[in-house]
Amino acid sequence: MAYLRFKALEMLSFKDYRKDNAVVVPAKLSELFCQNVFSEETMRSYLTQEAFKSIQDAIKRGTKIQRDVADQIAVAMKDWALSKGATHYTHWFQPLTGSTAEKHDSFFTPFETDRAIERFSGGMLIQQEPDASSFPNGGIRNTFEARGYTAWDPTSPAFIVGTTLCIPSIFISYTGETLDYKAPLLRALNAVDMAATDICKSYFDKNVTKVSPTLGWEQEYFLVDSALYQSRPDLVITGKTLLGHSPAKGQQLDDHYFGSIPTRVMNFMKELEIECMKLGIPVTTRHNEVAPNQFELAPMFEEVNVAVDHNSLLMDIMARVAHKHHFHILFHEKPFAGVNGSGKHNNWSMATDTGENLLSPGKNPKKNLQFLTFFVNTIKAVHDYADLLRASIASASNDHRLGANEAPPAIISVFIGTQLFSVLEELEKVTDGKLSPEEKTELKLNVVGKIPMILLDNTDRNRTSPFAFTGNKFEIRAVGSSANCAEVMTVMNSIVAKQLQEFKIEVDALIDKGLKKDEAIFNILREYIKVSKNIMFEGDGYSDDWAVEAEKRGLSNLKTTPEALKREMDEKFVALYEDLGIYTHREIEARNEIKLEKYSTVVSIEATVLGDIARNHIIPCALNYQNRLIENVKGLKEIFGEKEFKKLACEQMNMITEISEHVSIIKVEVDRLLGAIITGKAAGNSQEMAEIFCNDVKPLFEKIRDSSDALEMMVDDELWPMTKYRELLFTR
Ligand SMILES: NC(=O)CC[C@H](N)C(=O)O
Repeated sequence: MAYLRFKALEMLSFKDYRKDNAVVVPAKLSELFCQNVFSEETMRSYLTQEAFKSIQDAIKRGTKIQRDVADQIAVAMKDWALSKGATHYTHWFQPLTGSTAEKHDSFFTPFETDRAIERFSGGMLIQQEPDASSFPNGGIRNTFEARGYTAWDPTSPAFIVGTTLCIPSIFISYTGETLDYKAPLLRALNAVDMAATDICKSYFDKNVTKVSPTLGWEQEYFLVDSALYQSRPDLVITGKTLLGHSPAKGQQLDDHYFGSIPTRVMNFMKELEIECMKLGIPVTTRHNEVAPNQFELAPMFEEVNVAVDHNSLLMDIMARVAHKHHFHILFHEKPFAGVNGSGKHNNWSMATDTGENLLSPGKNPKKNLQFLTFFVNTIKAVHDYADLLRASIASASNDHRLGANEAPPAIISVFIGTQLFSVLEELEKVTDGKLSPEEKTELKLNVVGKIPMILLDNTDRNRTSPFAFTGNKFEIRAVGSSANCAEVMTVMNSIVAKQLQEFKIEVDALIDKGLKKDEAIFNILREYIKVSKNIMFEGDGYSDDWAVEAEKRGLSNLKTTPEALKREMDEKFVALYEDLGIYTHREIEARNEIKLEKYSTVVSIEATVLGDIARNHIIPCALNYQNRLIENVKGLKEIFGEKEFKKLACEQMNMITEISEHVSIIKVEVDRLLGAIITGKAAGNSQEMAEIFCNDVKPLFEKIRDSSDALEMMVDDELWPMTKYRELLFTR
């Protein structure tokens, strides 16, 4: 094993990947944009006017595409794909495994005995029936009724990867239950569109006919040299290091953050950006992140559904391009202890089809009131459904990240900056019922009217907040780097949709009672601010004081995934989903079950790998070194005799004892660990199982690691089998 470590290090110094993999970027990246996408422009040239209109209506208004038109679209798509060298097509979907799925079918169709053509019809475009019995389904399907089907989602454009035409799709069981991330997301987006459009139209701008939530994600990741990666079984199997002493230098000097990008990484980034451009992923930002060998990439914001697809596609492409540059990409939220983890901050807002951002204040009082309406309703939604939001970002890997190193804690709070907070405090004082003309003027000029100025000067940032307002959008910072954005976006858009529906009903009721529209809105917003105030927090989310204060305020602190997932089945949350038609009761249960099972499985795999490494690599290596020390002590005794050797060999003998102690701790704790895994697996249900893995299995990791890391500091470097943190983190 130590051999593998040194071989990997040697390979590194011999190869000059920096030069070998140099990437030439075309003068204008923009010319590559959407080259491999069945984009609006491509559709215009390939489709008849009728088909073009039909697909545009489906994208913009959700109308159905008739079967004969679908046939025309399929032929056009195929012709375009063939012109780009494609030979196969696939429905590209996002099952609950967390990665994307594809099953390629050839356009090639034989007929008669010796002839063949390329064929693709409307039926094949609209629906595919992969034998998908092995995807997670939470008990929805039995193997004997395992059929599931994928259905084309025309709101996300088709694209070509390699020689395959990929058709973004949703994935549903034969009995109609959703089995993927996208189908519920589309429902949530539709719900928020209806609710927000209704409010815009009725109170602010009758020209609005559609509201589209928008998402701009920021993808953080680590790059590790492929050879070094292969030398660490924990990285290969679990995506994270389970052992490893901190290097003398980590991120203390903050010298990596925004520093000049290493050449080899730059080559990777350039090639990645070229691929992104061709696939229509509008990436614009790249930089070194805080931890050594950690980086980030971010695109322009897009409509949520497309942004979600683009993120999933990107993660796939990143892994492939990294491979070409002899890197392995790590999306795990906490691959290395002691330095920053990786998040995928989701910047969320809502945009109207008249071109306005609803979370951006405008030039006149009406626009500012519109901003306040959506702003306060969002805060109220987060307040009422904080636990659901927490559950949506819960995973075994994100548990390692939350609560330290610039990642938010598990307590959900909202950060809006001190100045906006004081505006809300002013609004809390608005008179109950009708407002006097003076109060209206005061509100217009000095309270609401002040908002644009405040935001111009809004420099507040809080890296410890899970949900932060950043001037014209909310940044959901709690999302982990390996997550599919769809899950948190489904929750976010569902809770806001529900909140906006309630708001409309309450405002209309006051209008019916004789209040003017603005008065009614101010009255309801005042009440919302009062009830949601306890979730607003401007201070340090890491401080112990905040945990105490949050408890006093009645906020949840669901520290672990099993705790968070337990809350997900709360009646209130189930009702929300059922009312909005996002999930049925059975679907919610199934998804909860899948997540709990995944949690236990991940921890169980980590535990087993840790046990293996400890027994097969660490203990033998420690004993090997201990034997050397014993030989040394014996030699000293032989040369110097009984009396003198004790003084000379004193430290070696202490080390021999210390090694034995650590070896013994490792052995005992690994045995306990293996026992705890067996107990966990025998649990009666998924919730119980996840709790055992969380409370009884996971705590043992630390003890084993502590002893192993201590041994790493004692044992001769030449014998140590595991590639060290300093090698993994500082090799570029
Ligand atoms: N500077 C940053 O924004 C760091 C964020 C941090 N990596 C996270 O886990 O979210």
